[in-house]
Amino acid sequence: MQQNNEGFKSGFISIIGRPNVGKSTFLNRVIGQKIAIMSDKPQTTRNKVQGVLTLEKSQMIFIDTPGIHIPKHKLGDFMLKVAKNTLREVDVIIFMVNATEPRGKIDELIMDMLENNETPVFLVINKIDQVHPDELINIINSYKNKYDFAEIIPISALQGNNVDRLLETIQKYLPEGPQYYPADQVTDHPERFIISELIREKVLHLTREEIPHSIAVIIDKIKKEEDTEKDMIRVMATIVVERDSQKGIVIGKKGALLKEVGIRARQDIEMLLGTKVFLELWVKVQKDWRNKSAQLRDYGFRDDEY
Ligand SMILES: Nc1nc2c(ncn2[C@@H]2O[C@H](COP(=O)(O)OP(=O)(O)OP(=O)(O)O)[C@@H](O)[C@H]2O)c(=O)[nH]1
Repeated sequence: MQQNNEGFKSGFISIIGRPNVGKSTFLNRVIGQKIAIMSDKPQTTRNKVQGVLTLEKSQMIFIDTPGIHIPKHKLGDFMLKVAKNTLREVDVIIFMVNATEPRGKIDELIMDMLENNETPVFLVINKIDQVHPDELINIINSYKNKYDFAEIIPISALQGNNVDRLLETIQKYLPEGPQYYPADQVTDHPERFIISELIREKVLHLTREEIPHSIAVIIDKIKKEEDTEKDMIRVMATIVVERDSQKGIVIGKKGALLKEVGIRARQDIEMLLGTKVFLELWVKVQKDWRNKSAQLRDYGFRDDEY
């Protein structure tokens, strides 16, 4: 850890934006490791994920807020609360929008939420690879009229255009401060959470539109196998769905889908842990779990931490 802070800058950056604008894609590009989960489906990011980028003269700690949306049930309220609380404790807020979609209700909600916030807010227009450059000025104006942004930066998180400029600009806004994390540490999230998200991602990808984002994955146990010759880690996890019919879909014909989830998740977990992994998956039906706060906590959604 760096002791002398002179000239070194560090701080926290929160990424906020409606579902699917590309927050996870951006984080993955910047941190260069699969820590936030990407999916074509909205709302795959539900917990606070930190990615740490250490450069020569700065350290940026990114906080990926859950997709903001108009609350329909308890999980929605929870996500909004997490997002709001996150915004209080950061040095820069990135408000990410999608260049291919017009300004919408949720964008209004976010900009209203940011009103009276002292933290500098950057408008980051993502997916510019999908629009003609001439359209950009109209997109910018449609947001600029509503909020006084500290910076406006168009990027393509997928292709990398202008991402360096965004990082340089963020660096300018950070206060002088210590290097909070060792340079090689990219996340302080427990491996459990990353593992559960890797499994969840595979279920969402393989079931396509049939399974809602409301599934949860609980890691029951992670233990080192002592009696095998090589290092091997046993991971036991339960996929929680809301209905019997969903259980059938997740398991698939003769267990084929669950088997494929297991194969793909195991490969990623082996990469993450750097050892052989034996993965056991179960599927459990827990009716209406989204509306039960106590159960939300059991599944790792904790609002008392923020
Ligand atoms: N063409 C293009 N597609 C992008 C870009 N950035 C992200 N995407 C795609 O947009 C989709 C959603 O990206 P994510 O990174 O999962 O979005 P997110 O904002 O993290 O979504 P939530 O987790 O739901 O909040 C994925 O299919 C990405 O590949 C971009 O710059 N250009």
